[in-house]
Amino acid sequence: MTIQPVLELEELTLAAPSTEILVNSISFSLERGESLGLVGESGSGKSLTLRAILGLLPRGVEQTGGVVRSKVSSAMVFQDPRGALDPLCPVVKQLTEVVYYRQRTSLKAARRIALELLERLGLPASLKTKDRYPGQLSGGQCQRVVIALALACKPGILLCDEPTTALDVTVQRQIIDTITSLQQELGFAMVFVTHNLAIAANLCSRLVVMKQGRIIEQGETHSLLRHPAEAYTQMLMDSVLPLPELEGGGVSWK
Ligand SMILES: Nc1ncnc2c1ncn2[C@@H]1O[C@H](COP(=O)(O)OP(=O)(O)OP(=O)(O)O)[C@@H](O)[C@H]1O
Repeated sequence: MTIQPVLELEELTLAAPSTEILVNSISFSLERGESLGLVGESGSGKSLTLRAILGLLPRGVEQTGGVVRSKVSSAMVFQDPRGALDPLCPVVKQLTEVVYYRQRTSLKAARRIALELLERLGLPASLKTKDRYPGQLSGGQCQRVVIALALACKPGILLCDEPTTALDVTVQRQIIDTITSLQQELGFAMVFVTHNLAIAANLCSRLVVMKQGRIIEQGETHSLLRHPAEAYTQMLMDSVLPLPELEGGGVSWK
């Protein structure tokens, strides 16, 4: 029996109206429950690729070729957690509204589900009795709320756009551990964008390496890191500090 991917990109090409090609004929697929890391230097086209999957290209960018096929819904966790939240609405209220509209429950049930989600994501229990505005939470707590908002949509694919870049290293690890355990529990597939190969190696079973809008190599994480075919991949590997606590040890390449 062949496994059907939940997402397929076939020769996807994105361009600005000036006909400048920003993402050039890229192809990859994602299987149910799989984690794929999209890595590459700044400006290589990672975020635009995620946005094309979500169907939400920024103004001034259009799909000029190829196709994105998806069998399940996607939700995105953005890089800047504060920017992704409404600063004028308390967080439990924000999450309750998303659950109410996306899961079509009663308001009372939506609030219960929202509070359960926030608890699962490690937010303080005091939110049950006293809701708080995003400005009253730390950056790490805001990012956990943003992940809860994405998961409230019950996505088949979670798209993560450098979700830990704005956070300090300890909080980065906590958020990554949280995402990993939620993925095991809920079974969503994930595309994780980062310029940090160590984070991608820790999280993802497969990597796609991008440079200047093109995929230059892709493959199973361990073998790609052991035998990178491209000097550019080696350069990305050399530019990150080894993380000795990486699980399994097999992804330590130094
Ligand atoms: N709205 C836009 N209009 C025109 N060009 C854009 C637009 N958004 C992004 N680009 C260009 O597309 C290219 C790819 O951008 P993208 O944001 O996907 O890169 P990235 O790999 O995610 O980089 P980073 O890691 O810095 O976020 C860049 O050259 C960028 O300048």
